[in-house]
Amino acid sequence: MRHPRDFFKPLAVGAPEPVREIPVPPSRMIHFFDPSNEKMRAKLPAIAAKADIVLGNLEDAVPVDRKESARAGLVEVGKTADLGGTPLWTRVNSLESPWVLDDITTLVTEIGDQLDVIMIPKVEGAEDIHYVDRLVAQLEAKAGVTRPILLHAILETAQGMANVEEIAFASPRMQGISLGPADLAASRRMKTTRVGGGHPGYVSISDPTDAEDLEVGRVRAQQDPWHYTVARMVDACVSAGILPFYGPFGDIKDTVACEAQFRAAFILGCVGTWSLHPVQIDIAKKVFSPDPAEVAFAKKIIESIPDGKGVHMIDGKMQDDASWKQAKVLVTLAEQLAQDDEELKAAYGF
Ligand SMILES: CC(=O)SCCNC(=O)CCNC(=O)[C@H](O)C(C)(C)COP(=O)(O)OP(=O)(O)OC[C@H]1O[C@@H](n2cnc3c(N)ncnc32)[C@H](O)[C@@H]1OP(=O)(O)O
Ligand SMILES: O=CC(=O)O
Ligand SMILES: [Mg+2]
Repeated sequence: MRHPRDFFKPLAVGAPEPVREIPVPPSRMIHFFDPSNEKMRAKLPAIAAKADIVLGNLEDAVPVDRKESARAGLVEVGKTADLGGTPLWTRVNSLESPWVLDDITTLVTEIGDQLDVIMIPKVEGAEDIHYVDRLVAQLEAKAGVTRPILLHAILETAQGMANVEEIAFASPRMQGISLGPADLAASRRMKTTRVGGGHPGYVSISDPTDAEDLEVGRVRAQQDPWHYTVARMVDACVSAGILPFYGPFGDIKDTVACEAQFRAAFILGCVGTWSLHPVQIDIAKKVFSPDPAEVAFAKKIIESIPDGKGVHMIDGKMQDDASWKQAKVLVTLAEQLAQDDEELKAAYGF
C-alpha cells in the first residue's frame, strides 16, 4: 500500500501532479458514441452541445474488426472536433484484451491533453487501477501531458463488487465508478437478458385477501434488482470523494422505464448515468437536474433556518440540523447546474 503522503506525488518523473479534489462539472450523462462510425463522428459537435460528457467507446459494442478504426476515429475526434468545452472521455478495452495497451498508449500520447477521463471496464480490484495509474503516468510524462488524466472504473463483476471500496480508494486519479448491469448480471449468473432496469420475475407480492384462494386480491410490484449494488457503490464513492454513476439502460424504446431507473439512481445518490442513444440525453438531463418544486422547498428550509440548527416546523414537516443538510445538497446541485443553463436558472428562481 502507498504511504498517504506519497499519494499526491506523480508516479513517473515528468508526469503532472495528481489532483487533490475531483472536479465536479455537470455530469448528468456520459454520452456513448462509436468513434469507428463516421456518421456518429460527424454529428458529435451537435451531440456535445446537448450532452454534459461525450465518451468514445472502444470496448463492448465495437466489433473486433473495427477496434483499430474506433481508436483512430477517437484520435481524429480529439485532434479536430470542436466539442465546445464538453469533456471528452473514452472507454478503453478491458485489461485482459489484446487492444488495451495500444488503446491507452495511443490515446494518452496522441490526445492526452484533450482527454479528461479514461473509463476502465471490468475492474476487479485495486491492482487493476494501480496498473493503469502507473502506465498513464509514464505516458503522460513521455507525451508532456499538462494535466492528469483521471480514471473511472466500471463495476461489472462480482469480484469488483466485493472490492468496490478498495477500487474507489485506489488512486488520486479515481474520478468515479459506474454500474455495468449487463456484465455484472452475467458475472453474478443473474437470470436476465436485460441491460439494466427491472425484471417481471423480480417482484414483491402482497398477502392474499382470501385464505382459500391464493390468487385473489394479490398485488405484485416489480422491485429494483440494482438497489443494493447502486447503494453500495454510492457509499464507496462518497467515502472516497469520487462520483457514482448509474450505467446503461438498453431498452432504448422504453423511455418511461429508462426514466424510472435513472430516477431511482438519482435519488440514491448517483450524479449521472450513461446515455446510449440521443433520446436518453434529454431523459438524463431531466432526471439528474433536481425537481424545481423540491429545490423551492429546500430553499425555504435554508432561508427559514439561517444557522441550520435546532428544530423547526416548516409546512407541517419537522426540520432540524440533518434535514437542513439534505436541503443544502439539493440547492447546491441546483446552483451548480444553473450556472451555465438559463432555463434551469429561471426554473429554480436564482
Ligand atoms: C452494455 C454496454 O456496454 S452499453 C455501452 C455500449 N453500447 C453502446 O455504446 C451503444 C451506443 N448506441 C448505439 O450504438 C445506437 O444508439 C443503437 C445501436 C443502440 C441504436 O442505433 P440505431 O438503431 O441506429 O438508432 P436510431 O435509428 O434510433 O438512430 C437515430 C439516429 O441517431 C443516431 N445515433 C444513435 N445512437 C447514437 C449515439 N449513441 N450517439 C450519436 N448518435 C446516435 C443514429 O446514427 C441515427 O442517425 P441518423 O438519423 O443520422 O441516421
Ligand atoms: O458495460 C456495461 C455493462 O452493463 O456491462
Ligand atoms: Mg460491460
